[in-house]
Order: sequence, then structure tokens, then C-alpha cells
Amino acid sequence: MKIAIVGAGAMGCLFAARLALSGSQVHLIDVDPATIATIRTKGITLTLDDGECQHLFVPIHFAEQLQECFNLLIVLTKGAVTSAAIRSVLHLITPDTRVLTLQNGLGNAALIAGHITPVNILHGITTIAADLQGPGEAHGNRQGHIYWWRYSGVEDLFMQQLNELLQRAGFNSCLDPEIDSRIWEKVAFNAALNALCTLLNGPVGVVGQHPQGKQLIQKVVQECRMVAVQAGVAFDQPRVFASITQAVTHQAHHLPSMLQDRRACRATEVEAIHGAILRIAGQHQVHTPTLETLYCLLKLGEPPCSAPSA
Ligand SMILES: NC(=O)C1=CN([C@@H]2O[C@H](COP(=O)(O)OP(=O)(O)OC[C@H]3O[C@@H](n4cnc5c(N)ncnc54)[C@H](OP(=O)(O)O)[C@@H]3O)[C@@H](O)[C@H]2O)C=CC1
Ligand SMILES: CC(C)(CO)C(=O)C(=O)O
Repeated sequence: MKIAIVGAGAMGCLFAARLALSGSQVHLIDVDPATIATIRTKGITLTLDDGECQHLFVPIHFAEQLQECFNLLIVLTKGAVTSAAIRSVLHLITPDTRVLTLQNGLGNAALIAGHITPVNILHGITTIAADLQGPGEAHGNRQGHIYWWRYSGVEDLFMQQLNELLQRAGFNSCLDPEIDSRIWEKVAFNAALNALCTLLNGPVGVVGQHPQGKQLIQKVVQECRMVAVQAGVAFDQPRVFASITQAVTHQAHHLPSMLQDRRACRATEVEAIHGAILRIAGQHQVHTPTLETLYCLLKLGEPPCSAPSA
């Protein structure tokens, strides 16, 4: 299978390395000249939490430099640039190309569906964590899962083949027809943990072990559950708490992607996470005071260039 990964950051490098090491033909696509130059000259170094370290070269390009077609595109950019990223790779897509998004937040598949036919879109979440130490230098964990399904349509042979390919690459990949629930549960996880870690500038373990941290996490998850249920999506609250406990225990030192953005003075995914939940809460008149407060605090800390003009 010929795969292009859009976004050569923490997750893009982790996915590219593991897929390439298991024999897939992988190309990376990014927009940052420094990232592209560094990965071209130094390759990717992937360090896993059990100490395993792999170094390899994966071809990397600006989208416009590539002039070939792919069986699969995996979108691993931040949510704010999903549409721009898809527009830039349309020339790599045939009527049979599938596009898989594993981004955090709500609405990424819908954004992609603005550009390609919905039956070719696959969407899901991953509980794998990755930190970027520098361009091409990813630190990831072995634990964690990928849950995914088709955005529109029934299961087909391609999905089974892709699931096996991901498993051969060492991922705990699961096809899950209840994917909307998984996406809502992951957004609740991120709305709680990513926000608190970002506001307190600390890793997952610090926030999740603190009694007040736990209290706030509970409130956020409960508010998310109310919104999901009003939006017609089943929401397994104990599963979210179990997944947060798992992250606090096994990813204690991980800096959530939102905090990595904040520390690098980039805009965070607050709009794709809190903003998206609040917009749906508004449509259904669900009261979400904790989420609203976290949203405002996160917006206050966004870099000036991402603030709305007066
Ligand atoms: N890191 C983690 O542990 C996890 C992350 N996720 C999710 O995965 C997604 C990716 O996260 P992560 O890898 O951390 O993000 P990063 O910011 O590390 O990587 C994103 C990369 O995409 C590049 N990019 C920006 N615009 C485009 C574009 N138009 N075309 C191609 N590339 C582009 C960025 O360049 P530049 O920096 O110049 O903008 C950057 O190199 C996010 O939705 C995140 O929430 C999910 C689970 C865990
Ligand atoms: C915390 C984590 C790794 C959970 O998978 C995540 O989603 C993120 O860093 O954004």
C-alpha cells in the first residue's frame, strides 16, 4: 500500500517510522521548510518508552513537489489546518484513494468531506502519545490504541487490509462501528486533560493525580457526556475515566499536544476541541460552565496572531 502522511510532526513521524519499518511505502508531507530540510538530512529518530530506538529515512516533501498517486493518505496535522492540508494534496488523490484522519477534536472528517467523497473518508482516534523533541525526533509510547471506521458507508475489504497493515506495524488498531462514541469520548478526554495540562503548564501525571485536577476532570467529562447525549451519540463515561486513569499512569510524563503547541507559541486546538463542543452545546441548550471557563482561559493564552480581530 502506498501511503502519504500529511503532517510530519510528533504523530506523523511516529506513524511514518512504524509503517515504513514494517515494509509499507511511506512518504511524509509537511509545510515547514526547516522540518523538511532536517528530516531529509537527518532522517527520523523514533524512541519508544521501553527504550527501543529506531533511526530511518522516510522521503519527505512539500505537497506540490509530489506528483504521484497514493492508496491512502493519513491526516496528522492540527485541526485548524485540516482544510488547507487537504486542498494541498488533492492532486495525489484518485477516485480510489482513502483518507484517514486520526486528529483530535470534532469535525475533521466533515472538513475533509468538503473536498473529497465521503465514502473514501476513514475517521477515528488514537490514544497513542507522541512528543516531538525537534524536527524528526519523536518520542512515543507502545501502549495506546487506534479506533477507526468509515465516515460514510459499510465495512469493506480495504478497511480489513488497512487494519491488518496497521497491526503488522505494531499498532493496536481496531475497527469500531461505534466510532462517533469513541470520537466524543476522546474529545472529552482532551477537553479535560489537555486543557488542564496546558493551563497549568504540566505533564499528564501532575494534573491527573491532584485531587482538584481529578474534580475538574470529572466535571468536564460529565458536561461532555450531556452534550454528546443531546447530540444523539452514546457516551460511555466509565470508559473515558478509565482511559484518563490509563494516561495518568502510563503517560505521566507526556505533554499533551495542546501544551506542546502552547510552549512553542503556536495556536492550540482549542477551537476543534472546546470550541466545537460548546457550539454543539449551544445548539442543544446544554449548560456547560466548566467547559466555557476552560475555553475562555485557553483563548486568553492563545498567541496574538490567532486572536479574533476587534
Ligand atoms: N501528539 C500526540 O501525542 C497526539 C496528537 N494527536 C492529534 O494528532 C494530530 C497531530 O498532532 P501532532 O503530531 O502532535 O502535531 P504537530 O504539531 O507535532 O505536527 C503537525 C505537523 O503538521 C504540519 N503542518 C501544518 N500545516 C500543514 C499542511 N497544510 N500540510 C502538511 N503539514 C502541515 C506542521 O507544521 P508547522 O509546525 O509548521 O505548522 C507540523 O509539522 C493533532 O490533531 C493532535 O491533536 C492525537 C493523539 C496524540
Ligand atoms: C494525551 C494524548 C496523548 C492522549 O492520547 C493526546 O491526545 C494528546 O496529547 O493530544
